Amino acid sequence: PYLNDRCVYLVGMMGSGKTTVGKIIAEVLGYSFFDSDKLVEQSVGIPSVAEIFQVHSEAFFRDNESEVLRDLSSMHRLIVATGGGAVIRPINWSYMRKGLTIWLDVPLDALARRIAAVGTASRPLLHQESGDPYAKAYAKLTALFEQRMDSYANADARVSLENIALKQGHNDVNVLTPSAIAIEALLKMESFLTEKAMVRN
Ligand SMILES: Nc1ncnc2c1ncn2[C@@H]1O[C@H](COP(=O)(O)OP(=O)(O)O)[C@@H](O)[C@H]1O
Ligand SMILES: O=C(O)C1=C[C@@H](OP(=O)(O)O)[C@@H](O)[C@H](O)C1
Ligand SMILES: [Mg+2]
Repeated sequence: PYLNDRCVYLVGMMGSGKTTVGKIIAEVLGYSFFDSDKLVEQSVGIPSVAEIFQVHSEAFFRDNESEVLRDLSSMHRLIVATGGGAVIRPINWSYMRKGLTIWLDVPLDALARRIAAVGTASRPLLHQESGDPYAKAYAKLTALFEQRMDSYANADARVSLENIALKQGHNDVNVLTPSAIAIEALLKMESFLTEKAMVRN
């Protein structure tokens, strides 16, 4: 009830599970799910983010991403999976701050492993013509995370896969299912909202 129909924005690096985990959270809460990448594709009329980068530019994609987030911010009861780079523009925070922001914090080696498994074709910032996909993805993700980590830390709550694994007695984050991560995200949302309510009362 503390959520009070506000939107929830999932932020985090590429491959952190925003889209996968976001759909589960939406189902549990009875909220609608939107993926900002998909909405940008629809609004631009180009079927993939990779093609939008190619035909236009990253800046064009970012402008459209901001417009999508602005439009979503006037709505209610949505779970929004943002693109990994949405956090770098302060204007996007002014939209996302109308709701609750959750950072899915996943170790870089796990991200590189997931991305190497599905391929980099749909993620233009990681796409490489040659070389070992894991090593290339890991190097690029490390550089991007350096630039972005302070921005991710602006989120209201952080869901750390390392912490969930520790709590469950595992030493490998790769065993954590999207459902287990969604449950932890819901618990973190609840703690953030109830603590805020206690401060107010
Ligand atoms: N907990 C998980 N364990 C293993 N693979 C996962 C997990 N969560 C997501 N994935 C996989 O990782 C890839 C990236 O997930 P996705 O939800 O698209 O991330 P994002 O939207 O943050 O880029 C997908 O192939 C997805 O199936
Ligand atoms: O990190 C980024 O800058 C990006 C992440 C992608 O979304 P996912 O985080 O869903 O992969 C997509 O928005 C675009 O390729 C740029
Ligand atoms: Mg996604």
